[in-house]
Amino acid sequence: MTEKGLLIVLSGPSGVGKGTVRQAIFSQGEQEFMYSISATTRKQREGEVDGIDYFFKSREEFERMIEKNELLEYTEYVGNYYGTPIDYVKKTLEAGNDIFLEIEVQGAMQVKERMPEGIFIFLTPPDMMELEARIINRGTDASPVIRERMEKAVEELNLIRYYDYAVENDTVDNAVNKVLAIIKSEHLKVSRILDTKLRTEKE
Ligand SMILES: Nc1ncnc2c1ncn2[C@@H]1O[C@H](COP(=O)(O)OP(=O)(O)OP(=O)(O)O)[C@@H](O)[C@H]1O
Ligand SMILES: Nc1nc2c(ncn2[C@@H]2O[C@H](COP(=O)(O)O)[C@@H](O)[C@H]2O)c(=O)[nH]1
Repeated sequence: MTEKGLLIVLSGPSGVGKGTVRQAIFSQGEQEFMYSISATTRKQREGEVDGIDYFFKSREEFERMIEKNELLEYTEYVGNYYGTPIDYVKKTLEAGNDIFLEIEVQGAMQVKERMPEGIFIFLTPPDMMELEARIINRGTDASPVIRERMEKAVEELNLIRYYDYAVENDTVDNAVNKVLAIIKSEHLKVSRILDTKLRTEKE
């Protein structure tokens, strides 16, 4: 029997650096985990590629995915839908590979309800001023959207207690190393449980 892969959920407020940390992890190329590409109704930003950064959908298409239960979780975030296609997650885990989700907090809480065996990591900013500075400096959002994202961030930080781990994104290197160390230690836990199970079955 193939050992199931790990479901890793990286979450946290907008602008904290989830995408940056995720890209740094994947660009190292050593990891064997897969990335779950989300569907969204948000407008494609310059440089974003359909099917790589997101599956860009119309509202009608997205609502059809909801009706057909094609999403593991979804949410409406600052006026747009975002959601995780369930099929790819299930198939990846069943094939014994790890899957990495980078999603906002409400969606992460839905995943926790459905798949509590996942590893839930909350990325925190050094402080709120730095969070705002990161969103502003990214240059992708107009002032009202930045305000909305900051208001949401305050609510989202209250949900940190539901996570298995909190990782501060002070520098990208530090955050990447901590996330990788968590994943490694979770793998060791699974191996230890399997070893014990095999030993008990033999006895
Ligand atoms: N450790 C860091 N130190 C300084 N700047 C950072 C750090 N991590 C990320 N940034 C910068 O902060 C901005 C926001 O990062 P990023 O887009 O990765 O955040 P995010 O959490 O994925 O945002 P969203 O949830 O809105 O997609 C980017 O300009 C990025 O370069
Ligand atoms: N609940 C979900 N949240 C998601 C998903 N994919 C991305 N996101 C999060 O949405 C916000 C905004 O993203 P942006 O690309 O417009 O900046 C951010 O926090 C993403 O992490 C998803 O499938 N489900």
